[in-house]
Amino acid sequence: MVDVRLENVVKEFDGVQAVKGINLHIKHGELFTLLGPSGCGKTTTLRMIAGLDYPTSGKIYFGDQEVTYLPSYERGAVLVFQNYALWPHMTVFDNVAYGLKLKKVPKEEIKKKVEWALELVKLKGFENRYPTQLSGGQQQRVAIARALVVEPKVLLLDEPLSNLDAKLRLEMRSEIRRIQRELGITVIYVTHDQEEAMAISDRIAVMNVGTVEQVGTPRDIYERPQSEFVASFMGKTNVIPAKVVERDGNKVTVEFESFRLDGLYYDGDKDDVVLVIRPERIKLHPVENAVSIEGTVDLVEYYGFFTEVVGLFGDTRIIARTISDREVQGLRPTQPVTFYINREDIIVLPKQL
Ligand SMILES: Nc1ncnc2c1ncn2[C@@H]1O[C@H](COP(=O)(O)OP(=O)(O)OP(=O)(O)O)[C@@H](O)[C@H]1O
Repeated sequence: MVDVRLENVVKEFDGVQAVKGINLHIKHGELFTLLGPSGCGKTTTLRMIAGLDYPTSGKIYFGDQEVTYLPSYERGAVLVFQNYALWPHMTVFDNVAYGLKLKKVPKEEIKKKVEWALELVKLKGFENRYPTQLSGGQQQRVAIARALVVEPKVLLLDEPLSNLDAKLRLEMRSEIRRIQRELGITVIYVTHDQEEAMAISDRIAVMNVGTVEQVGTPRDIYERPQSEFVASFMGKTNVIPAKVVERDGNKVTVEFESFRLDGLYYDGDKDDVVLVIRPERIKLHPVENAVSIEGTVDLVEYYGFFTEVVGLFGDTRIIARTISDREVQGLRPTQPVTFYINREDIIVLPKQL
């Protein structure tokens, strides 16, 4: 169990930077997720941590040891691939035992360790099956057992749930969390699914075109996004272009459409901004000291345990979400509606180009 540190890590492919000098500090025993859209450099970063690929420049440390150019097997990191990469001609037992056999571990000890790993992933009794005789979820468990049996310092998981159906994905997500907690092992997890990242992680690094935009707990990243990209990547949210028209220190007045909202916090210097407002923070009933905007109802959508009201404010659509049936009763498209928002629930960020 070790800390993992990346210092100014750059990776170029044919002169193009896929990873543009990133710094990360992953603490020991933490489940840390690299989250971002396709092509942002998550897998490349993970492969460099695994020792399957080396940086063009920068350094990687496991604890105090620099491992930047150490081969995979010498640094104690194991990567579980998206497609599991099990050997089809080997039984579950032999698949899991493989790494230990390579290390020439005595037979009796191999047996004990394989049993331990299979028990951990709840696959006791499956020793003699072949991968084709297993479900996708079971194959995933074998892949994880095979990684854990060599007792890695760091376990790396690259989109481990992407080949599973929705129900199994939820189940395996909790399983991975349980195993990580039980062993207290450092896990670095890659996904492009923000909900999965939120549910499973201690901390998340949100990546965008080869850079890290923000690192924080799921709550930090969701509630306090530091850039327009992070705000819009973390689930359904309102991102409203606006202009700063007055400043008084960190308090600003902004304008969008024909609305003026005053007393908002903003510490940037660009006047072109976006207002980030989570739908569940917008109220449909008067709130003291909140700003209010008047528009018309565009849509009312019932989702079961909540309802969304899409309001039209000039040409700007804004989504509000409520769990109160009473508040939306009788609301119909084209009717007037007022949205109330506490000033601290409006995050003002510089507009990204
Ligand atoms: N071996 C390679 N040769 C050339 N370019 C590469 C290579 N591997 C990755 N790239 C490029 O580097 C960039 C980052 O790729 P990477 O696979 O790390 O992204 P990712 O965030 O993991 O995306 P995905 O979720 O689609 O796997 C992409 O533009 C990709 O095309």
